[in-house]
Amino acid sequence: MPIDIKICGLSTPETMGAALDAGATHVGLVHFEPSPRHVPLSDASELRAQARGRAKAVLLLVNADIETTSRAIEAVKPDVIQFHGTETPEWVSLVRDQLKIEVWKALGVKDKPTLAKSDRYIGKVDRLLFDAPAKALPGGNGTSFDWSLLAEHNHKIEWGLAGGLTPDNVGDAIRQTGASLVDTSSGVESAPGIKDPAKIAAFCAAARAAQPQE
Ligand SMILES: O=C(O)c1ccccc1NCC(=O)[C@H](O)[C@H](O)COP(=O)(O)O
Repeated sequence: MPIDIKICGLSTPETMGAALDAGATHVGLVHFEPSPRHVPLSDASELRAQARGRAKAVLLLVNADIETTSRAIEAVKPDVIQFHGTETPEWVSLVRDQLKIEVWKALGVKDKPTLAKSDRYIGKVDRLLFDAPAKALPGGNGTSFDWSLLAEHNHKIEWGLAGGLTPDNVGDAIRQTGASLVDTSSGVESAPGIKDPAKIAAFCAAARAAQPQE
C-alpha cells in the first residue's frame, strides 16, 4: 500500500495546490480560532472543493460541541473529521454514528500508559493519530515524541504518526515506527501558518522514498 501523507494546516489555494501537486493523500484544514492556521468555514469549503477527487479533506476541530461540529461538516463536507482536543471515546463515537462520517482522534503521546489508554477508542474511531503532547496549541507545535513507544505498541486499528515531522526526519520516522500515515504541519512551513511549497514537495518525496517496498 502506498504511504498516506497528510499535509495539515493549509490555508491558501496556492499551498493547497502545492500539496496536491506533491501527491499528498490527505489535506488538513484547521478550524480552531487560536491557531495561526485557522480557516473560517467559508474558506475551508473552498479549499475542500479544490482538493475534491485528488486528496481526502480532513477537517480539524478542538472540543467543539455537537452543533458546531454538525454545522462545520455541513459547510465543508470533509471526508474525515479529526478531533484534536480532549474529546472522549463516547463523544467521538456519537459523532461517527450520528453524523455518519469518518472520524480520527489525535492523542498526545507521553509514555506507555498513554498508548494503553488509546485502546479506549478502539471501535469508536476509524484512525488514531499519535502526536506530541499538547503545548501552546493542542497540535501543530513542531515537537516530536519518543517514536520507540509506537514501534513497541500492539496497534489494533489504523493509525498515523504526527509531531515534529520534517522532510529530513520523516524517512527515519517511517522506518522506526512502521507508520502507514505521516502528518506534518510546522515542518513544511517558513513561519507559523505559512506553508512552504518546496518543503511540502520535499516532505512528500522523502515519505514516499522511505516506504517499505512490496
Ligand atoms: O496545526 C495547528 O495549528 C493545530 C491547532 C489545533 C489543533 C491541531 C492542530 N494541528 C493538528 C495536526 O494534525 C498537525 O499536523 C499535527 O499536530 C502535527 O503538527 P506539527 O508538529 O507542527 O507537524
